[in-house]
Amino acid sequence: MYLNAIEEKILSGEYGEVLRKAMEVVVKVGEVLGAERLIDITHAHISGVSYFNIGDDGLEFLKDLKQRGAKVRVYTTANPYSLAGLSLYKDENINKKQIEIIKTLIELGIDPGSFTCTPYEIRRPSIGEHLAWAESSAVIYANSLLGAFTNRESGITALMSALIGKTYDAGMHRVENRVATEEIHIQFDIDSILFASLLGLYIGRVTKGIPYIKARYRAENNAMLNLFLKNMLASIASTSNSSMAILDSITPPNTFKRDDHIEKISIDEKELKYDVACQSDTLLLGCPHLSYEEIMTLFRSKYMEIFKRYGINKIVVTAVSNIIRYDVEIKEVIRRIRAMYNIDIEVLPGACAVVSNLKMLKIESIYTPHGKALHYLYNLSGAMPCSINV
Ligand SMILES: C[C@@](O)(CCOP(=O)(O)O)CC(=O)O
Repeated sequence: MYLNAIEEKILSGEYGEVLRKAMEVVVKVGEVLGAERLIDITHAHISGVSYFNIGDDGLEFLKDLKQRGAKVRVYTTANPYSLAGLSLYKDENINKKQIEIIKTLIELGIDPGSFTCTPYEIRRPSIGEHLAWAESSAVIYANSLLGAFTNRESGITALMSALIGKTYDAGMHRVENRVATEEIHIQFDIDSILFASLLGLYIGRVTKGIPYIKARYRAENNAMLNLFLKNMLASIASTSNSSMAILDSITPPNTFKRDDHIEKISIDEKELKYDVACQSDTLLLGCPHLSYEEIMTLFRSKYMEIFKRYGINKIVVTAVSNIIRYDVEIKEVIRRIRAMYNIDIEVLPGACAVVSNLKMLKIESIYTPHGKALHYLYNLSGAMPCSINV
C-alpha cells in the first residue's frame, strides 16, 4: 500500500506507540482488502460500548488506550450504552463498569452527546463523505440513504481509524464495488414498521451482498417513511453482512453502479412470517433509536389504541440523545398518555435495551415492531421478543 510521508512516520512509531498501532491495524486490514492507499475520514462511529458485550477486557483495553494518551483525531460518535449506564441494575459493580466505559470513551474524545446507534441524527454526513463507522444499522443507512461511503467496521477498526483520522480505500469506499447483486421487487405496499422489518430480515437472508430494492412505501409522513426505511435497512444488516442496499429512486445517484444482468427476485407479503406466540405487558420502541419527530409520530392515539389492544401498559423508548432538547414537550405527551390510556412511558436517551441483560431486570418477554430487535433480543438480552404490528 502506498503511504505518504506522514503516514510512514506514524507507522514507524515517530508519533508514539498508540498511533503506530492504530496505523498498523488500519493498514493491515486495508492490505488484506486490496487497498492501494489510505483516505481521510470526516467522522468515525464506534461500537463496543455495552459492558455486557465488551466486559472487563474491553474496559481494560479502553483504559489502557487512555493511559497511553490516545485521543481521536476526527469527529467521533459512539453507540448507545446498556441500561447499566442509567444505574438500573441492583448489581452496583455492573453499573460502575458501564459508567467507567462511558467516561473513558469521553476522555478519548468521543462526542459526549452521542451514544446512539443513529449517529446521523447527531451529525448528518453529506453525499460523498468518507466515514469509518461500526454499527451495522448506521452503516447501511449512511451508504444507502445518505450517499456517504463507509465499510462495516468493527468497534476496534472504527476506533483505530478515529485515532488516525483515516481509513483504507477499499470495499464500500469505491463506487465500482457498489454494484447491486440482485434486483428485488416488492409485491406489496410497505405500510408498517413491522412489515418493513420482516421484509428487511427476509432480504438479508436472500441477498448476495447489495440488493437493489424496488418498493412502494405508504407512510403518513416523513418521520414514518424514515422509520420504514431505517427499520428495513437495519433488518437487512441483521440477517446479512450487507453494508448497503440500493433503494430505487432514493439512493443518491453516482454513489453506486448498475448491472442490468442480475437475478430478479420478487417478494410477496405472504412470505413474511411473524407468528411468534408470545405476549408481554411491555413494548420496546427505538431499535434503531428514535428521533424526536419519530417519537411524536408514534405517541399518538392511533398507536396507543393498538398498544392497549395488545395489553401493553408500559413502553420503553430508546432514543437519540439530542431529544433532551424537547424534554418539556415529550413529558407533556407522556403525561397525557398516562391519563388517557393508563400506559407508562419511559424515554431513555443514549441507552439500548437490546445490548442490556433484560433477564436481570426481570423482563422475560417484550413486544417490539423492530426487525433488528426481533433478531437480536433473545441472544443479546435473554428476553423473548414478541412482534407487534405497528
Ligand atoms: C447488534 C449491535 O448493534 C450491537 C452493538 O453493541 P455494542 O456497541 O458493540 O455494545 C452491533 C451491530 O449491529 O453492528
